[in-house]
Amino acid sequence: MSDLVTIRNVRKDYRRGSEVVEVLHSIQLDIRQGEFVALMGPSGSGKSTLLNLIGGLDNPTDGEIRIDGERIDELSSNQLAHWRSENVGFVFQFYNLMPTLTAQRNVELPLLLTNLSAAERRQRAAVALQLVGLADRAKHKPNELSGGQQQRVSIARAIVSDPKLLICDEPTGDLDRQSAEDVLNLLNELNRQHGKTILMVTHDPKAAEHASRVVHLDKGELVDDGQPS
Ligand SMILES: Nc1ncnc2c1ncn2[C@@H]1O[C@H](COP(=O)(O)OP(=O)(O)OP(=O)(O)O)[C@@H](O)[C@H]1O
Repeated sequence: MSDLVTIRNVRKDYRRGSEVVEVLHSIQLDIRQGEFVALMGPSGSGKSTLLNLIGGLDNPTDGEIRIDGERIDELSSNQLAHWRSENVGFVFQFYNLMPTLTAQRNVELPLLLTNLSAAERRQRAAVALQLVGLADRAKHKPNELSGGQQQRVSIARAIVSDPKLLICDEPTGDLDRQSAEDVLNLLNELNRQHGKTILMVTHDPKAAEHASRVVHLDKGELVDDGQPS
């Protein structure tokens, strides 16, 4: 399998007032198509910062980020927004669903940026909800769903555009053990049966066991890279 993500000499600085803080130092990382990578490390080590760079939510201060051959660090913020909508699905710890919309409408949201007709949008969202096992909850609003179900809706929303890369920031951080296992098994299924490449930040060693590879960050540097223990 070929590399989907190639990161070379990536540095990220943040500015706090007059102070510049270097949060990521010369990161080198390759992720192959079809991998499920867990990114671990202490609080403040730079995990979310790295995830946001790979997902095109932010630009590095220096270095190269290539996704499927495309240099995303060279894109403007408008180009990056367009690139994200076609290439990356995001799953966050607190689901980020629109509270006034049904599960079905939440899943359709990313498709509003495409040229698909309303009927096609409905159809694709229905397929995505089916895939996460929530076809029977399509008309429910987020507050009528459990945390685990809300996270599965957010996963359906993340995959509805058929992105190459799924980026998950602590996807089980707000869930009980059983709901977390359900969500992780779903991610495994998307990885193994639907070929999605997954990058997941987690603090939970049990969650990391579901990945095929675990990468550790410490103080802005990659310190370990291997199989889950
Ligand atoms: N927008 C920002 N402006 C300034 N500093 C920031 C910004 N975002 C993050 N930082 C700093 O960068 C460092 C790394 O933050 P980051 O959120 O990437 O860490 P993390 O490993 O994901 O932590 P956690 O596990 O607690 O979520 C921290 O010291 C944080 O305070």
